[in-house]
Amino acid sequence: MLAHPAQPVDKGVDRTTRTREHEAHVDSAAGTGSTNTGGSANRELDALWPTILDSLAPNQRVWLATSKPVMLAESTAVIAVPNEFTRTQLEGRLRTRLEDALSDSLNRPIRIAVSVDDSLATDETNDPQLAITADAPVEDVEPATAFDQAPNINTSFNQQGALSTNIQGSTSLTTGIPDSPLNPRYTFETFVIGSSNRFAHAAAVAVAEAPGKAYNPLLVYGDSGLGKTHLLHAIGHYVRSLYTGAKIRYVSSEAFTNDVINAIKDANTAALQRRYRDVDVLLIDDIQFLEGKQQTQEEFFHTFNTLHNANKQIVISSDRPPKRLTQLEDRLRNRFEWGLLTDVQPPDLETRIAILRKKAAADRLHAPADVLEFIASRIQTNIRELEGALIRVTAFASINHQEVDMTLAEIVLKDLIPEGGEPQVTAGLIIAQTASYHSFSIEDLCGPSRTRALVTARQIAMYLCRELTDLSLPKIGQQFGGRDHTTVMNAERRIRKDLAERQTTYKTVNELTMRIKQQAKQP
Ligand SMILES: Nc1ncnc2c1ncn2[C@@H]1O[C@H](COP(=O)(O)OP(=O)(O)OP(=O)(O)O)[C@@H](O)[C@H]1O
Repeated sequence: MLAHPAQPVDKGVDRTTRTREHEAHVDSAAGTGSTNTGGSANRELDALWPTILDSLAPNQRVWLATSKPVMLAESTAVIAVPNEFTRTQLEGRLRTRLEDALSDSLNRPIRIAVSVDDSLATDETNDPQLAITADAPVEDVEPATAFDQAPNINTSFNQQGALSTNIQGSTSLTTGIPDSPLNPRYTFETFVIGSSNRFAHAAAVAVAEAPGKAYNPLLVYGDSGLGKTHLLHAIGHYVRSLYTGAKIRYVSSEAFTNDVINAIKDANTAALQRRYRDVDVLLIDDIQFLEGKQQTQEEFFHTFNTLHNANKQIVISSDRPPKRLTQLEDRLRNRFEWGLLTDVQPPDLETRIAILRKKAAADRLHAPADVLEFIASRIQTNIRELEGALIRVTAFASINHQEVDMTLAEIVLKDLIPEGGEPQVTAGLIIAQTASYHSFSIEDLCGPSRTRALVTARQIAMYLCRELTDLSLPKIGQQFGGRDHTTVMNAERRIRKDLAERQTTYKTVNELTMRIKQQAKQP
């Protein structure tokens, strides 16, 4: 059983203590960022930096002319820039480009955190707008999103849960806690609103605009692939853009469980508690995974109470409403109902078409309207599958050097959606079929070897698990010898890219999909 401090009677005393802890944490994070440039990871980032700059368009590069890579901490690259204005550009317009370039070079998902370092300023950097107009055409810069344009209010949360002017100084990290990455694709901008999710979306926006005040907790529930994770990340991004310095932690319930187990193993519950209780917004995904896990529930109960008492925002997602989380303690289920419950439903046809349109535009996938409508009419319940079908259709056209048209779409979808409905596909089946297709053993496929052929086969199996099952990233990682969820994310990204570029990858993925679905239909 974990030891927990008694809930404070005098909240004022507790808040004072927490404020000091909070400041110490911020100081040490900033200190590390500005002084620790040693270590192999940091040297790797230094060495990589010129190549990253080269991969950008000239008028994007200009924003980074006086920037400096500071450190690489796990999946976060910290970049120092000379002024607030440049920081806004990096965190808005350039973020995706930069993160993609870093992720590609390091072969794992990387996000950036931007700090301001006055000592980097030169006369020119005082007016970066001049620099940008003097260079390549502005179209090369990604269009600004609404969030790029959101006012940088330059406020942060104090420990009383109220907003206050940010007094952390110009060298503090401003994008939250480094090891809590948010998917840059999951923003409110990219979220399509329809009758199936309108209320959930509105509640999410309200919570992000007034964290800890509007609804606390906010609980979003609904079936797999309907946008719950997307909404949680979007809240995180939006809070981050509105409140500089806000500490946002996104965690899947599985990762939270693992952290609790490790804290018990290492007898280090203080670090665990700091990690989850010293935040302004906690976004916890797929809470149903806490069912039946007593110690994790106990820890979460206290985390919840601490955050709620301090007016910190809690956002929860679940595949069911709390009443149906029967293996969860009553006291937790009750608390989940304190705030606002909202569901997401399968999208109607119009929304599905709009999602495909947006996806096609974002990923520059060319598909005519009738094809988008056809895909949307065939895949009705899971948005992840809907996106997967669009990727398959456009990838098939790309590797065969064909235009995307109805004939082509029909062929691809016929393979993807077998007659007689969707069979139930398991990770075990995918792993077995992928291993046998490549003449590997299951042990090899899930084992530690990193030979090129094995890595590719493993990544394909992970991609198929993502596409054909409802398993979350950490769950998929577990199926492959306990690998981290970021490895699965990386595999998904890599195969998705290869599908459109490599004929062999497309053929393998297609052939395996058919075999797996056929096998799944066997009685
Ligand atoms: N309304 C929407 N607009 C645009 N994209 C959406 C929308 N809803 C879902 N998506 C996309 O569908 C995919 C699946 O969504 P997401 O992972 O958020 O689902 P989920 O409900 O969390 O699923 P699970 O319970 O399996 O974790 C993501 O790529 C997401 O961006």
